[in-house]
Formats: sequence, C-alpha cells, structure tokens
Amino acid sequence: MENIPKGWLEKAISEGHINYIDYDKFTDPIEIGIGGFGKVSKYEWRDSELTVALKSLKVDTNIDERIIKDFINERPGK
Ligand SMILES: Nc1ncnc2c1ncn2[C@@H]1O[C@H](COP(=O)(O)OP(=O)(O)OP(=O)(O)O)[C@@H](O)[C@H]1O
Repeated sequence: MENIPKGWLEKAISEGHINYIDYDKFTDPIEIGIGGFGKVSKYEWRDSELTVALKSLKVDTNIDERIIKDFINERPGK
C-alpha cells in the first residue's frame, strides 16, 4: 500500500484546497450513523448557527492516500 506523503494534508490546507475549521467550533455531538469511512455525528456549528453532520475518517498508519483523497472529494448526496 502506498503511504501518505508527510504533510500532504497540511499542504492541501495551506494551498486553499481544503477549508480548515477548528474542531472546537463544533458542539453537542450526537452519533447518527456509520459509513464506509467511519462515524458520522450531528453537531452544532458555533458562530454559524448551523446544524451539521461531520464524518470522521478512521486513520491508521496503513491508510492508503487514495482513501484520504476519496474522503476529501466526497460531496453531500454522493
Ligand atoms: N447529512 C446527514 N444528515 C443526516 N444523517 C447523515 C448525514 N450524513 C450521513 N448521515 C448518516 O450517517 C450514515 C453514514 O453516512 P455516510 O455517508 O458516511 O455513509 P454511506 O452512505 O455508507 O457512504 P460512504 O461509503 O460514502 O461512507 C448514513 O447512513 C446516515 O444515517
């Protein structure tokens, strides 16, 4: 399996391909499901007054870069 290049995610964030939001901006988690990538929970997004669903990506040292890219490219309803 291909390993994730070190700093790949940090680079994508610094180049503006991915929006980074501090996790502490999300409160009141309620687990609502489990998908192909991992757990999905409902949160309240502080400052925006939106209720959102956050997906967690289960990462271990053997995770393939392709899985991370698929996760990042996923869109609602896909
Ligand atoms: N926006 C959402 N609102 C409400 N529930 C959601 C939302 N997104 C996901 N869920 C819940 O979480 C579960 C898992 O969602 P998720 O999209 O991760 O899995 P999936 O449909 O199996 O596909 P995938 O293989 O892409 O992970 C869904 O079946 C649903 O119950």
